[in-house]
Formats: sequence, C-alpha cells, structure tokens
Amino acid sequence: MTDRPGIVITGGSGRMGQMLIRTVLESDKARLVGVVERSGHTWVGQDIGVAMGGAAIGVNVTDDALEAFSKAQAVIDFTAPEATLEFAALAAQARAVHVIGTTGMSEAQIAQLEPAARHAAIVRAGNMSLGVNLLVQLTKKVAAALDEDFDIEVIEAHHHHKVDAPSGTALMLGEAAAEGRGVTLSDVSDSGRDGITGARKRGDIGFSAIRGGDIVGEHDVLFAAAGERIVLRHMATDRAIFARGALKAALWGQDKAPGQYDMVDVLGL
Ligand SMILES: NC(=O)C1=CN([C@@H]2O[C@H](COP(=O)(O)OP(=O)(O)OC[C@H]3O[C@@H](n4cnc5c(N)ncnc54)[C@H](OP(=O)(O)O)[C@@H]3O)[C@@H](O)[C@H]2O)C=CC1
Ligand SMILES: O=C(O)C1=N[C@H](C(=O)O)C[C@H](O)C1
Repeated sequence: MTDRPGIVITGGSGRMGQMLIRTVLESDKARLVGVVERSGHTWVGQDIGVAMGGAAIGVNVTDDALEAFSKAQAVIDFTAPEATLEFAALAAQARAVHVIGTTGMSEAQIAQLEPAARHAAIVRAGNMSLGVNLLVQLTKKVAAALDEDFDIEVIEAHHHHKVDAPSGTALMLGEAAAEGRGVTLSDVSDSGRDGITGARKRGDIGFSAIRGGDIVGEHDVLFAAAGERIVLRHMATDRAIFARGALKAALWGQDKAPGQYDMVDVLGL
C-alpha cells in the first residue's frame, strides 16, 4: 500500500494530457491510476505507456470515466467545456478532487460546476503556472495604481490548434486589471476589433489574439498612456509548467473541504 494520491488524467492523448501523464509518472508524490479517453478513441484498451510510444506501465486507457475516478483521489482534466462538465459530475460522485485546466467555458457552464463543488473540491484556473498567477497579482496592483489615462490592452499568442479566444489566461489578466481598477470586466471588455470600430473608449480593457505555429502561450498586459507604456509579460516555452501546477493543485486539494478554489489559493499568493 502507498499513501501517494492516485491520479486520473482525462483527455490522455491530448497535448496537455500527455504532458500530465509524464509529470505524474515522474513524481514521487502521486501515482497514475487511470487515463480516460472518449469512446472509440484508438488508445482505449491500450496500455498508456505503449500508446505513448514507450514500455508498458500497467495502466490501460479507458472510456469508463466513473470507474476510473472511483479508484482515484484526484482527476486532472484539460479537455473541452462539455467534457469537463460531465467529468465534474462524475468526480463529485467519486469524491475525487477535480483539477480543471480546460478553458473556453461560458459563464453558464461555469455556473453548472456548483452542484459538483458541493461534494468535492474543484480547483479551476485558466493557467496553472506560477509565473502567470504572479503576473495576475502584479496586473491587479499596477491597474490599481494607474488611472484611466492608461489604456489597458491584453495581448495573447498561442499555437494554431487553439480553439478558444481570448485565452483563459487573457481573461484572468483582464479580470485582474478590472478588479484593480474597481470595475466589472464585462462592462468594459472590448475584443475582436475589426472594421470601422470608432475610437477607443476611455476605460475599456481590450483583448487581441494571435494564433500561429507552435507558440505555447504568451501574454502581455499593456498599460499605454501619452508619452509612456508599461508592459507586463509572461512567456511559456514548455507545457510542463502547467502540468506541474496542476499536479500541485491535485495534491493541495486532498485535505480541502468541498468547494471551488483557484491557483491563487493553491500557491498562497
Ligand atoms: N489551465 C492551463 O494551465 C492550461 C489550459 N489548457 C487548456 O486545456 C485544454 C486542452 O488543451 P490541449 O491539450 O492543447 O488540447 P488537445 O486538443 O490537444 O487535447 C484535448 C483532449 O481532450 C479530449 N476531449 C475533447 N473533447 C472531449 C470530450 N467531449 N470527451 C472526452 N474527451 C474530450 C480530446 O480527445 P479527442 O482528441 O478525442 O478530441 C483530447 O484528448 C484547452 O481548453 C486549453 O486551453 C492548456 C494548457 C494550459
Ligand atoms: O490552449 C493552450 O495551449 C493554453 N491555454 C491556456 C489559456 O487559454 O490561457 C493556458 C496556456 O496559455 C496554454
């Protein structure tokens, strides 16, 4: 027997899924007890080590999420919004900590996590890295120190496979800027400018998205005024930073009461 928490990874064949599997396998604080993929995926039934091109490790990929979750203490889930909602209900049923890295969830979808959070701890963040979560704190501080003479723009760049915009991180940074300024983001958010948009509205928080190649994730928060600019920047060059943060969240969540948490809670920022 071991007291290392057992972890299940959902979306195991994905970019983050594979990174998470490697991170858990390399850790001496957790064990990989399951990998979930959707029904019909070619990896279902295969040993995950073999599916990833290596030696067998004795964990088969399954499409039965509830069965996998019932053997685990935590589920790490970087998939897609509809899948994450299903996994939240199942993780709650299994009383497993649910770490959610999935982005692109609507406000209505986020609200649907609440029933699950009554039964198990959920840790959700659009970015699980230490660096970005520090940048969120810095953004809040800088926005609080400056007035609306400084236009705030969040600029993000990601690989060409990314399906959602603005990125989850950009939204975290926008929320932090709005909070620092004492406004509600939805009242001042301006994204997707195209055509004759009119002049920029004072006090708006703008979002721009670049998609190309294999960019892992880059975020700038620009504070632009007459005669000067401040730029706060984070550049991710390796998805391991997100996986390490997610594993930290899964371990942190082990003794936490049911409820919703984020990486600021996990990192104590
Ligand atoms: N919070 C953070 O720190 C980070 C968050 N992310 C977010 O993580 C998510 C995944 O990113 P990434 O790994 O690049 O994406 P991928 O497309 O590479 O992987 C997504 C995985 O989820 C699976 N999946 C998608 N929909 C479903 C479904 N309905 N049911 C079951 N499985 C499903 C996919 O399976 P299939 O191939 O069969 O569709 C695939 O295995 C995104 O939302 C991204 O923004 C990414 C990096 C960091
Ligand atoms: O899809 C990605 O790749 C990433 N998604 C997250 C986001 O939407 O901010 C985090 C990171 O930037 C990579």
